[in-house]
Amino acid sequence: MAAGTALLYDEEMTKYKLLWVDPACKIEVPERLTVSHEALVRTGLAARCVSIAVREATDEEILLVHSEEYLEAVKKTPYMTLEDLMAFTQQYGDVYFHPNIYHCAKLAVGATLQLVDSVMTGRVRNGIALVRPPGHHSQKSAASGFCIFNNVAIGARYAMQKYGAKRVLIVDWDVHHGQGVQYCFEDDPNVLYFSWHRYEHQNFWPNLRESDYDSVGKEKGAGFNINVPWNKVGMENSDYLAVFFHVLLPVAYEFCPDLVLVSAGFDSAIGDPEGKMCATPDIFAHLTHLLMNLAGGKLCAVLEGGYNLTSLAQSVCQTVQTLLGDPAPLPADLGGPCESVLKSIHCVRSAHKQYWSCLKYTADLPASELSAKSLKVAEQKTGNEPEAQEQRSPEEIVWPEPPKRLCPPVRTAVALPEGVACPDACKRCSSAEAPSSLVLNRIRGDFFKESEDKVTLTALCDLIALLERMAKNEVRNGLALVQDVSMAMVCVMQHAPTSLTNRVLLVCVGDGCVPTRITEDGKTLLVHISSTEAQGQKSKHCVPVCLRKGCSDVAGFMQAVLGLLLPLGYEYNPGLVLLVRMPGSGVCESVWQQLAGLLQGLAQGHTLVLMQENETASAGPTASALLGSPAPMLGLLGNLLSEDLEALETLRNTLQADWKLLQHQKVEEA
Ligand SMILES: COCC(O)(O)CCCCCNCCCN
Ligand SMILES: [Zn+2]
Repeated sequence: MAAGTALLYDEEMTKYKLLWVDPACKIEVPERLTVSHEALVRTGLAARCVSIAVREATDEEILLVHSEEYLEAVKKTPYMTLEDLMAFTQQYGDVYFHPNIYHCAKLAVGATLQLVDSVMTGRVRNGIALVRPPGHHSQKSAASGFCIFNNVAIGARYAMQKYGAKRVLIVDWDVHHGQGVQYCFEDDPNVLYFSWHRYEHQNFWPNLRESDYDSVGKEKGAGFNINVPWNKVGMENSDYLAVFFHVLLPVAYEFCPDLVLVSAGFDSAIGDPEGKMCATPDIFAHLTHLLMNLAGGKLCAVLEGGYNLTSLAQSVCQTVQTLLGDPAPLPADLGGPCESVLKSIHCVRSAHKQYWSCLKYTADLPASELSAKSLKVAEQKTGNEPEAQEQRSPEEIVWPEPPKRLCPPVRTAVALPEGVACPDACKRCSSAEAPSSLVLNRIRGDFFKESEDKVTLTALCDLIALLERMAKNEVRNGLALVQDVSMAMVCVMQHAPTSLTNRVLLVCVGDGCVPTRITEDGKTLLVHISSTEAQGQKSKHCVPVCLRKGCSDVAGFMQAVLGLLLPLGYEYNPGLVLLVRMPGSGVCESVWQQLAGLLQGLAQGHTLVLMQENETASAGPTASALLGSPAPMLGLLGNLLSEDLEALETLRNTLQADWKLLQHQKVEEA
């Protein structure tokens, strides 16, 4: 299993800049690279990465995307006078040339390809290339938007040609539309391009009609181009996560890529003069985490934009720290997507429902939205005051430093019955440090009136001891094989430190009943995925999900996780995630590992897995997920059972009144 995070950076790429006056280009400065790299060095993150040398791309590699005449023309720029450079630049938009930019553009492509090499060969698991000039706007025969060669598009073609990658996912979280990437792959079903971007109904650069949600790809590529337009500024963390949960992740898992490339532009962060958004740098920790179980963890992030030097550096650090496997920060006080984003999500899902089975049950667009004209007029007429921040200059906008993300010394502790081997790299939590006799007596009092079952009592004490170490941040997460998961659940809720259990996300997988006193204590959000219709009452904090084929239904299970469990979990923001595998759940191992991986984005990674002690075969795979190994790829997901999908849709529509992050479409008012 590949491990390690690559970091590619070379100060040579800082050695070009704007040589004349051009207001459109002055934000693209060399300091963008130096502040990013210096922040990684200062925080100690750079030292934890595997430094990979950059190189120049060859002509052949550049020609994977660009035309010969364009390459030949760019080759002449190093020898041009200032006047010639300005004249040469005139033919393109919002970009500038410099005698050294061709050299740097070859290094940016070369760095990207070195990153792809190191990930595809397994030398590292994932990585980031800090490059300039950026790439996602450049086209076959044109420079555009500070871009000379399309780094990520060349990287995708290179991965398919050299390594036989079948399906490449490109996630472009830069605040601008990477039209260059869209043009490159719009007829290619092997490259799924996803981009969100400031659009404002075509009023924002590059002002293209084809950047809207209805550009879904062409011919064989139909369905493989996803555009999410931001028609307002001031988008927040909730907006970004809503798009991940209700658009990108369901489709990405259905696509099942061999490689994930991220066009990592950080002008979508707060303080950026281009984006004018309000999402905070720590959101990139979550966006990165949510992509890290795709493609067996093979993720290459390539820098695109980002012009506020403070939020850029913070966002780069948040991204790298997550690539390195550190716990994500708490997703603090999330709400739901704003009205404008709800429309965009609904429009995108509607445009793509014919291509992706996970979107099949998207409600039709309300009539009001169908006539886009009225939509535009409506939005412009209301012309809600541009976000307050627009009045302030980008420099005046302030936001809190991202919270420190401490890494507990022990990643995974296990409480196992005698005779069960401790999985590699895990730390056994023995009852030697048994909890205080007070707790011991309370447990005994709770569960063992008369016949004291020494073995079970010891096992429960191990469990509580593990949780006490988790509460002290000595341990990040844990696995316990117990005799009776229901008893263990109750014991955890009753006796674990309240710092963990004052808000517990309880995820139960498989048939079986969950002790009602757990769901009535008001400290728990229960999501129970099983094959049986809910007997108990559905409530805001008790969410039964029924899969007719049971938990062995990979496609249905993943859609329930991505489109329901995760949004609930992020909005609930628990202090502990209690993941319980009910006896005979039938859940398949790799789906179980995906779930255990994805849930670690919550509660600063404080996940406790409870399983029946006879499931020793699953102890290894579960431990590897808890240790941060990427879950195996699920393969092409089978067809989703319509009735399950419909039931899921109904459940979300019912719950969205209480859980705003479930919102994903305007359900026509009855
Ligand atoms: C891959 O390039 C990264 C990028 O997407 O950030 C480039 C943005 C070009 C923005 C061009 N208009 C600037 C207008 C100045 N007010
Ligand atoms: Zn950008």
